[in-house]
Amino acid sequence: MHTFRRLKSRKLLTDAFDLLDDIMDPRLYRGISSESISPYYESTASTPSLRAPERAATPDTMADQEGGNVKVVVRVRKHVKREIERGAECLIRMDPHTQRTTLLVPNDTDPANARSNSRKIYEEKSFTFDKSFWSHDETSPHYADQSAIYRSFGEEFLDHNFAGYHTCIFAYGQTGSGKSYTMMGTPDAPGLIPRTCQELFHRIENDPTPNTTYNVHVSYLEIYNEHVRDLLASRPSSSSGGPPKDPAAYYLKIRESPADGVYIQGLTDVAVRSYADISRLFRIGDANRTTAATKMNDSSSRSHAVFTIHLKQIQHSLTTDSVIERSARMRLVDLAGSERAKATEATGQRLVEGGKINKSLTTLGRVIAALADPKRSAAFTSASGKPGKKGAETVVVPYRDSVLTWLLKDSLGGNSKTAMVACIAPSDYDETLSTLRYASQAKMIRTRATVNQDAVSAAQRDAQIAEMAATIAALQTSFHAATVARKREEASELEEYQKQVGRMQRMMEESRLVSEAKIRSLTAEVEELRPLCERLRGEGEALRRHLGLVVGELRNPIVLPAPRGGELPTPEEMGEENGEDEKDKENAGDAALLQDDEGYEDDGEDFARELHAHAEDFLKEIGMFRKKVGGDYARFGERRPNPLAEVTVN
Ligand SMILES: Nc1ncnc2c1ncn2[C@@H]1O[C@H](COP(=O)(O)OP(=O)(O)OP(=O)(O)O)[C@@H](O)[C@H]1O
Repeated sequence: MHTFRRLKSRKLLTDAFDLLDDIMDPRLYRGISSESISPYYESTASTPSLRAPERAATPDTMADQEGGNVKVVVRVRKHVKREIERGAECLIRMDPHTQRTTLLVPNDTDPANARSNSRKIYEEKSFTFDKSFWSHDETSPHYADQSAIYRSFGEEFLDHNFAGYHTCIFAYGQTGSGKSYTMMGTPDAPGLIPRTCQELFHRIENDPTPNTTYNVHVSYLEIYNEHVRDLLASRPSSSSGGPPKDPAAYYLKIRESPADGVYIQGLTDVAVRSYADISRLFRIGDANRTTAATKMNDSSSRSHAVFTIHLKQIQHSLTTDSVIERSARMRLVDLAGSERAKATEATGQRLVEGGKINKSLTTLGRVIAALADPKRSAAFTSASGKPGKKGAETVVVPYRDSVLTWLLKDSLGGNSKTAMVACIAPSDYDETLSTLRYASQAKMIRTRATVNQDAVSAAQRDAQIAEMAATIAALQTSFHAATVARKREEASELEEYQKQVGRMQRMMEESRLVSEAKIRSLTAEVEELRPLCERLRGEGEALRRHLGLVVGELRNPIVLPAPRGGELPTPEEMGEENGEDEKDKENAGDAALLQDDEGYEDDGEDFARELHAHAEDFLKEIGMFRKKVGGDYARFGERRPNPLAEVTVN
């Protein structure tokens, strides 16, 4: 009887608490700003670390949590300056009761949606989502501010993390539709990521159970032009202080292993102890993120940003001396916006970025389509509740076609509870229709979230610790052995090096000695040749002089008259003859002599030329010899004067 009363009163209490929860839920009050009811950091959830073990342990709740569709919410932002200036109309209607979002047919006044220039058919389209957030008009009673977004599903997802589930929230939408505003927000209106982190530490700090230890790690990366970049690592800069010439220097590799799934090799993973630690990392990461002004957005994200929080809870039970470890990973993704080059008027680098962004978003669309395929869904909801292998095989999911989908593989189709925030601009028919269709398809995806929990008894833990200690000892031993071996290796390398240096020195000394000997023998040879050279030079001079005389004599010969009757003529006779026929004879004799003289001259010049050629050859030989001796001097580095330098030959 006593037990029955106790159970009944516990049931009554639970009902009363549920009723109180409903009454206190600000979302049920229209016209009252949710912000005014509760500041964003005040959670309505009880400390999950207390209730999570109960949830995880209850079989029926487990069954409920294992399978689940991707949660899809849509948010429409208010008009921005550019839209107000062009007098854009709002094409979105949202029904807060049915969560229905309707896209209206634009009129022809807005040039961005002008129908007159297009043959497209514009129709009113309606979609129903898990939640439709009206953030267009602040004066509306249904206005959803940043706090309302967080409380609606951010808080619920944090509950899942404390329960040991991996989660992922990603914002999708065209450029300038409000993704970064929703995910990161501004200092005055923080978005989902800072609110989640603040609430995380709020819960940890207010956990009344002393036996739970929390371990929080965060990483922040961006996927830019299909490359992974660590946003928390200091980037190598060029010598001038600007961005490095080779940005590939800080691209990270994406890997996959059976134990860890998809992961980024070498990504900075920072342990954080408070919200202040995290907000410092936000500042570093946001400063490193690639953004640029485009025509559609003054600060457009040119990359997909992925902020990941790893939460580990280690609960130690004093009564059973056992340990429960629960690990959860929260992925908060701010995707780059889809964009049309015509609308953004992008050129150059912006155009390349836009192309890569669109390509990866198209792959994300194909992955979503494959995951949402009814054949695949049927396979996952087979009678056993387990994924049917046959069905899964028939649908190929192209995860590996882009870095984004490969990285989000687990979040999209695996062990994760996932939500998509579809952000829409209020006055862009085409882009909004495309986003709503995308979101509508994502609603059909089923993931297979499981609690990531390990229960370890004291004995098992002791065994694990002993095993780890043995591994560490073995590692230390092998490290020590490796160090000793390394040192030995280094010593033998040094010895070998010294040997080589000695060998080289010896060889240099030997070649120096050889050179000296060569120089000595060449000098002696030159000294020996010097008199010969002198003599030859003298002979050359004499020959030249002789030749000059011979040529001169031949040119101006001394002519003697021929003796008559064998006697020499008297001077008188010579004079008479000269006086009488002087002119004629002289002329005749001159002509004859000239004839002969010409013959002499030819012979003499030939002879002179021959002599000259000999002399030239001789000079050449001496010149070559001098060069050779000079070359040897240069080669052997001897600085003594070249003995042949002074031997000059004309
Ligand atoms: N709900 C909102 N309330 C008020 N202003 C908003 C809201 N959503 C977006 N904005 C404003 O709209 C502009 C564009 O938003 P945001 O930068 O978040 O777009 P985005 O989708 O991230 O764009 P991109 O893909 O180009 O990075 C910003 O000036 C932002 O402050």
